[in-house]
Amino acid sequence: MTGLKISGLSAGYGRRPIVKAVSLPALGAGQVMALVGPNGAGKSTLMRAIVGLVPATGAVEFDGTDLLQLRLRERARRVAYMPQTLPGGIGLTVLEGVLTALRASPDHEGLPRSTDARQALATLVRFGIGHLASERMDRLSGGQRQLAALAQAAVRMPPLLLLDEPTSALDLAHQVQVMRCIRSYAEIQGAVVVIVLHDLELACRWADAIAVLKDGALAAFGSPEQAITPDTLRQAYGVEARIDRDAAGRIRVLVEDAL
Ligand SMILES: Nc1ncnc2c1ncn2[C@@H]1O[C@H](COP(=O)(O)OP(=O)(O)OP(=O)(O)O)[C@@H](O)[C@H]1O
Repeated sequence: MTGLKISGLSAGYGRRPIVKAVSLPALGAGQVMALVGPNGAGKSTLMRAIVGLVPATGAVEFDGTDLLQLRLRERARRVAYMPQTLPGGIGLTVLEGVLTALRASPDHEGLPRSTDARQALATLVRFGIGHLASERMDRLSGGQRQLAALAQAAVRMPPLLLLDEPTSALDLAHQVQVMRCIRSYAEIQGAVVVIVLHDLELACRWADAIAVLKDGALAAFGSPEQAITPDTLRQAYGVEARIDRDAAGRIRVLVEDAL
């Protein structure tokens, strides 16, 4: 099988289970899945489990290999993860930070290549921050730092890219730009991208599939139309909501009230 398939994934901290036997149908190469759900549902924990930062059981098959059975170094060849909480930044420039991420990847084997700087700069340009190449990471705004972190995760072009709330600090134009970049990244690289989002309209507009997590379990999964329904929103978020479409046919989520 090519792509990502999660079966019975459970993970937690110490004895406390957080992610509870989550199974997701296969996502094919080139697909983007949004992972949504209320605060504390376990979205970040699920991502951390896939990359090996939290102990996990079950199976996370990617291109036919169970990632959970791989050593971390082997896992890191296939998957890159952008965490929700970004490091404060050190005295590196944005370009140096992205270069460092590229050279730290297992595929790179620590041997700088003459094309590295070009690859790093191209990634910055792709995410619209080429002009920040020589800015210091620790002097960036919150949104700029988020874009730089995204470039750090994407620079080595992993076939599986996990992004934890990459748009939470971005203005409206950058949100759209980043989602467009992520879509084209998935399509051009034939990669699978999993992206945690709180903005359900953004998720509906840009994702092929949406998984809704509630209390560590899967509350809904499917196309945006299938996954984001008044019932799901009531069950997962405890809100009454209407789902409409605007003139362009995009899904609009109108929250009436909290239950
Ligand atoms: N390092 C940790 N040690 C112990 N418990 C943790 C740790 N990190 C998260 N948790 C707990 O796991 C649960 C799920 O947290 P997680 O960050 O996975 O949720 P989330 O769905 O990503 O939430 P949010 O939307 O608020 O970012 C929460 O109850 C949280 O308190």
